[in-house]
Amino acid sequence: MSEELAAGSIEDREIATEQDYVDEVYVQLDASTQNAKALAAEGHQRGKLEHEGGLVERDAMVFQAAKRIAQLDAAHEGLVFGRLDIDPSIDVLPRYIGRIGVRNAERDVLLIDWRAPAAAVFYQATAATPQGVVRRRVLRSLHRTVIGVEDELLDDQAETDLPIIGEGALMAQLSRARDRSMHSIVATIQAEQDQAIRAPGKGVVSISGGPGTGKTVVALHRAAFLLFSDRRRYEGGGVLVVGPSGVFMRYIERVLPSLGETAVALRSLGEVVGGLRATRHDEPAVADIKGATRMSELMRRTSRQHAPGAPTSFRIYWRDDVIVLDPGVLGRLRRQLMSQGRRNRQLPRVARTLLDAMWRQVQGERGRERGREAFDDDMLGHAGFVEFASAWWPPLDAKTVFGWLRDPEFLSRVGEGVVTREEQLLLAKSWAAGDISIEDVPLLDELRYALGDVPQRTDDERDLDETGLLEGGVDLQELTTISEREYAPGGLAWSAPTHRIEDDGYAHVLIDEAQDLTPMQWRMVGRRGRAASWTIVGDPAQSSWPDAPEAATARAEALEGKELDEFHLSTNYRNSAEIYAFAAAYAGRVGLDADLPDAVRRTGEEPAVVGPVDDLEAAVREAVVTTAGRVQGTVGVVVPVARRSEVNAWLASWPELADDAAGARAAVDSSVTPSGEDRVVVLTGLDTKGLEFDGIVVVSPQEIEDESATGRSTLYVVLTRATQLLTTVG
Ligand SMILES: Nc1ncnc2c1ncn2[C@@H]1O[C@H](COP(=O)(O)OP(=O)(O)OP(=O)(O)O)[C@@H](O)[C@H]1O
Repeated sequence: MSEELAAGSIEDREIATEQDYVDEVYVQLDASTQNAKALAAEGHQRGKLEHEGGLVERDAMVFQAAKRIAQLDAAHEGLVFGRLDIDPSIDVLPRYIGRIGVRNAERDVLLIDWRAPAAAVFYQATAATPQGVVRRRVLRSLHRTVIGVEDELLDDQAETDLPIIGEGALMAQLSRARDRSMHSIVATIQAEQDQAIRAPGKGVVSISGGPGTGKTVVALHRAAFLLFSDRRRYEGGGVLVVGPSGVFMRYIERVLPSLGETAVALRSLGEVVGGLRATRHDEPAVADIKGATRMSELMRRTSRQHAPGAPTSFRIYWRDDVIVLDPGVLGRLRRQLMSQGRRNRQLPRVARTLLDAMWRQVQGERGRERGREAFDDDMLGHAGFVEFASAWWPPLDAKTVFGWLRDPEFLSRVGEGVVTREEQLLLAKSWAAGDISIEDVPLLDELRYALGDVPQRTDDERDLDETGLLEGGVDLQELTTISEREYAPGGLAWSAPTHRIEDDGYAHVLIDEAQDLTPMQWRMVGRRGRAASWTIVGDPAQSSWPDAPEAATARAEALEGKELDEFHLSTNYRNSAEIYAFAAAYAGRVGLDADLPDAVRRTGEEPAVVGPVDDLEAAVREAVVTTAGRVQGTVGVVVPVARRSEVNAWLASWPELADDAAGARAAVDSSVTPSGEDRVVVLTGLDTKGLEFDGIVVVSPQEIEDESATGRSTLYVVLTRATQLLTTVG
């Protein structure tokens, strides 16, 4: 028999053995799913009993069952992925590691959850320190079928006849084609990554490292680990994951559900604030103004202004007196109320404050004799007064107040000393459109906090709030505590049922691409994690925010008082060694202080530099079509912002890409709404943050570099996005 055949048959035999075990685990998984479904059915049945207890019980049972079913469903794919063969003097039975823990009917452990302490050795054992592990095996599966195994012998001194098959799971995993989603790496987490994943959930865990070192994927596995290690705390309080863009959130959204975790709020920077959603960036000059700390002063001042259109004086006769609230008095009363706390919180005090000031003007004998109580009763029964009070101090929401800034005269008044005339013009122009940008969201949040929520009326307040100001058409949403946030079965996120400030706090906040947060964005996320533990992921060399020291100060304020635990990742798993050497040389040439990881995978393909070219379209077409023909997975065509529509139009007109035989379709405007199937997409440099593609074609790199103050960092990011092929055309 030839050696190859013999090797083949050993592998087949090993796969068959693993299949038997995997089948047994799936039998148990199916049984658990059936149990959960029965529980849900029973819960619904109880809900039919017509008493309140039945409904509460139903909700609890159905909630738990739905959660369990979602977890079991999510764990289906690649459920069993690891096997450890331990030194026989320690353990004669192999240990299997999986996405979730599974026991058989006798309660024996069939599968260890990858996050359990007993599984840690699967990731931490190395040939230098095998920790009792003789062989580590990774099982590759398609649905329920084992299709391959990859082994590593960790202890070659051990007395063993275990066969060793495959070339190592990591390399096999890194070479596979990329699709539009990030995948979990549970089977191949490396030791330095595992340490960051399992770091205790206190203070701030900071994960740094150069491009492609797994910062994002590690942070997501860390979120899953935290949920597993303290489910009460993190599910109850909520985990917030913040990333740079909607495209990025869609790219990472499947990782946590595939690990059986759905109780996480995934938000792009434009969606962090409940009730707001922005997807558009401002142009760099405007974004730089809106991100700066001084904007918090602008918002504070704005929140304190007299509401435009509100009455500026009030006049009424009572008995023998003319009572006048002139602009000066009203200004003083406004400042007095403001000094007592947030604007909306003062609503119950407004009537009393006005009446106090008015009563001081009652001098006539008839009036003084009737007394204060009669005066109050008369005023509160007087439609003119009630109308005035409601209009003078209306309940305000952040969007309304933000709208005041559209008036250039208002802006120049509150902006004095904070923003220059030129900056005011830029801001006014950006706000004229009416819709909000990603950079506006932290400003609105600032206003929300300065204004405060409209208080819900308690009995005490009802007594005080004689004018009914609190009811002036305000939607008094139910106040719900964080722990009552609803679980959304099948959904991806926890959703806070209200948009109230009380619901903003999370138990854990995870910030990806943290180097790009502006000072104002740090303030916004900081409010969501005052009592939280944090995971912060970033690489300063990839930053697109020009004022690093100001952002560092804002970050320090957001995390004030929290202990810092730092982890550094040193291997680039994304780029081929050839592509990363090219990108690193660029970083060196343009003077970026880059953290340079080692790229471990060689492909023998050097990046191609095409140009200078006369016909840009023809050269780009050639590069895109060639790249799409040579890689199996995704292709990113990265363009300067100013050329996005132009290049989109080119792609749409090339028959090679429309032709299914070429296997590629162009996205019409992928940066906004990429469909899951588009294999070739057009993006700007900033859009590529955090993403990866099998092939990258960079159109006019020099223009990308020149486009903004941080263009060199952006181009460095772009050059580090490809796994297989990189071509620059310009
Ligand atoms: N241990 C691992 N096993 C398999 N694949 C891995 C491993 N670590 C990272 N990867 C893969 O490497 C790629 C890069 O990971 P990721 O995007 O998390 O890196 P990053 O450090 O956040 O990158 P960047 O800062 O450049 O955006 C991903 O495809 C990820 O799945």
